[in-house]
Amino acid sequence: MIHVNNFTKTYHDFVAVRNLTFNVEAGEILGLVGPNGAGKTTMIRTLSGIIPPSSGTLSVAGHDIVSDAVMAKRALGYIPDDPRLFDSLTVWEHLEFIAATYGVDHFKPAAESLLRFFNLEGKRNHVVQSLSRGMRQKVAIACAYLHRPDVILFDEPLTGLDPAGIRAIKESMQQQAAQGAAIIISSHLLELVESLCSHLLVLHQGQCRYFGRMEDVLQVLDHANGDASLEDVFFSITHSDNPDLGSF
Ligand SMILES: Nc1ncnc2c1ncn2[C@@H]1O[C@H](COP(=O)(O)OP(=O)(O)OP(=O)(O)O)[C@@H](O)[C@H]1O
Repeated sequence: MIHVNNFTKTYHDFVAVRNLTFNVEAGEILGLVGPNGAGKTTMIRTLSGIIPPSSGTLSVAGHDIVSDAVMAKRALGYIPDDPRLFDSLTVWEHLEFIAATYGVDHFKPAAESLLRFFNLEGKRNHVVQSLSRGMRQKVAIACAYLHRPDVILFDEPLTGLDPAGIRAIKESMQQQAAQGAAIIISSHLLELVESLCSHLLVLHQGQCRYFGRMEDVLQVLDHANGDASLEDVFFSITHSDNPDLGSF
């Protein structure tokens, strides 16, 4: 569903991501982790078609994100770390706008159910400018789900959410994956990634240090430590001077 092959991104002469290759299939949730500046947002923004790759190929639901950009974007839901909404539109108008843009017929039942799920019914006629940070995040996620995308990209999805919001969004991600979406979650919250993701990609200084199944990476360290967590894995990969550690 998501295919990234030999992807490199440079900003002027700085290489932010180098030769990255990975796939995410339908129903899988990939956790994208790495220290500040590792290249996570660059990866997500390129896959969502916001910035162009310098080299390599990236495709979404069979559509190349450069040569078939419109179809790729139709198949995508993207939730940036700082949700960009239209301040003077209400919550409901956002859903209407997304339905019209993506040509979603009979969108009202799905929109109503998203409002209920994210506890936004009481805010449906409020302009989003008047909403809290967490509520805006939930509106952005509801909009991203409305057109039933095959691929969903989250950049730090839980910022500003209360415990009920966190639970709702985690549950919604699992539901989307169960319905066949391929999902990438970029986050510094390792517990979130460990509890939710089927696969893991660790980026460090723009390079892939591990890509594979979550249970496999935890098992490798488990043999050494007895009770490894993703946090142990993260530090052993990203704080190691050994360039081969990431290959496991
Ligand atoms: N527009 C830009 N121009 C120049 N350099 C950039 C630009 N955007 C990002 N970079 C650089 O590319 C590298 C990767 O940045 P990126 O934002 O992708 O990292 P990240 O893993 O998302 O970091 P964080 O966890 O802090 O959000 C950093 O060194 C950053 O300074």
